[in-house]
Amino acid sequence: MNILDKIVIRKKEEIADAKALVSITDLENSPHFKRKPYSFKDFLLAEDRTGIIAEFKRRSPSKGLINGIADVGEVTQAYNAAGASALSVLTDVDFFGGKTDDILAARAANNIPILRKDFMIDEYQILEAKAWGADIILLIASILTPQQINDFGKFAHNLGLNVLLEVHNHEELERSISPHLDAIGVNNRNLADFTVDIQTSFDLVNKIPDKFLKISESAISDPQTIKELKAAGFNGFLIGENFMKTDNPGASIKEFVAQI
Ligand SMILES: O=C(O)c1ccccc1NCC(=O)[C@H](O)[C@H](O)COP(=O)(O)O
Repeated sequence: MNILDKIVIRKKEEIADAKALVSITDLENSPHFKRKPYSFKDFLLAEDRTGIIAEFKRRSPSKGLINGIADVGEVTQAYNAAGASALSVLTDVDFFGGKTDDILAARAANNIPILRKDFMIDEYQILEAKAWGADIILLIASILTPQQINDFGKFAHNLGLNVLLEVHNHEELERSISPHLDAIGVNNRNLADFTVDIQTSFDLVNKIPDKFLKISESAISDPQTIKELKAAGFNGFLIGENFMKTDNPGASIKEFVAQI
């Protein structure tokens, strides 16, 4: 059993617990639920933004503890001020040390798109994302069927949310394309064995239909890599650990952005 299998098993338990505690009506009555989500595309392509989707990530299965002291409001505001096009906030508790309050705090402090970064396997989580103030949801091809990707994408679009599909290889890309997607992310990290290779992005970029925003995800630590990914056709760059592993993630992104 790999880490994704373990995460999905735990996620099913978490969702059952959440459903018992918070009804769909309660989620729909959240003040954030009425808000029109920000357009991922507008912020990703804006001239005064960098294309960086800056992630708040306390820990991960591959790296263990990354940052146990950072404040989510402070860090995400600094990411925003440095020109991030969007924020990614992990809400998985057991494997990434995230929590619902993190996304609520990021929403309260920022007026740019926020990705609810989690392992989405149930429509209920999409309703949670909207209720917590997210603008974008992530659908990971390796844990979903093509039918689920289409149905969850449609469900999210009907709520006005933006949809980011994550793939790691050509086979996942081919089987997962749906009209209910806005962006396709190539994860440079193999989530089954944690190996990372930026070449994965370069290999897949031209296979992604041009109507989708193209995002390169994970293991980006050098401003030069951003220049090369942009030249190859990517619009967005999801970066977590490179900023979060420092004492001051806000200063770290500022220094990084000055070099791209
Ligand atoms: O990061 C992990 O160890 C991980 C393990 C299992 C499933 C997902 C995982 N990460 C999620 C991500 O995709 C990254 O948090 C995101 O792309 C940022 O990556 P990085 O810049 O390398 O922190």
